Amino acid sequence: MITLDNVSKTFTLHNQGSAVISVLTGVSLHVAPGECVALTGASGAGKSTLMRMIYGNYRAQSGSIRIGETELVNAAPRDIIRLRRQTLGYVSQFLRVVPRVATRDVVADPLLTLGIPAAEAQTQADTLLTRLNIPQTLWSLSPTTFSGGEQQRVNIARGFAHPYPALLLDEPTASLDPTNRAVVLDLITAAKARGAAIIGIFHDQEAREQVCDREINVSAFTPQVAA
Ligand SMILES: Nc1ncnc2c1ncn2[C@@H]1O[C@H](COP(=O)(O)OP(=O)(O)OP(=O)(O)O)[C@@H](O)[C@H]1O
Repeated sequence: MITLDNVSKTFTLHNQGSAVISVLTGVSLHVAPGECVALTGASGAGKSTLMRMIYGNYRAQSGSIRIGETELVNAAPRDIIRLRRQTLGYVSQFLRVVPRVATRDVVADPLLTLGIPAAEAQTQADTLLTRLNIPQTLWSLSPTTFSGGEQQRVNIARGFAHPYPALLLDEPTASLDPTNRAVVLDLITAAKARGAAIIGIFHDQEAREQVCDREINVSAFTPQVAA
């Protein structure tokens, strides 16, 4: 479902004399439907950079990134938008939302964009918000003032509202108490059971061991180590 072949990434630092730094080289990996793979490696190894390339936020210098039928390297913006709507979900560590939009609508939004009827989208949003223990009194409020853990749970509800065939998870349990952490691990397990291919960064080692089938150490693709 997710296949990378010989992917490399450099950054050009325009504010520092156009210095070019090579961050990743020769990244090849495959994640099958129903599989959850953890990206590991030291701080600065390139885990977030790799996730951002797979989501299409950063463009790879070379190689191939395939998500289902879509080739992401050099894809047109509209193809990346379509991929994100239908196929590739992303739960980032921090919630970024348009101010003043109600929590319930933040969660239902990806479903509405897909053309799912409003009532059905709201029901699904309510189910996830309930499951993730967001008090009903907060549903009509914007999540911008919520606590870190509440924001993270809203983000998770949004990311799991649609059954994406592929999912990227950046520290999905980072700010959570044990009860909500267990809910998130159950959601990940259920997503795997329905066939989602998942790549995640989990500093929470127990969580990683519980839901991930294998680990890929990104340090193997950092140029200094690979050379
Ligand atoms: N936008 C950018 N411009 C320039 N350099 C960048 C950019 N993003 C990341 N880097 C560099 O790429 C390298 C990898 O960073 P990245 O954030 O991917 O590491 P990481 O493995 O996710 O680290 P951590 O575990 O600390 O979050 C670092 O040396 C970082 O400075």
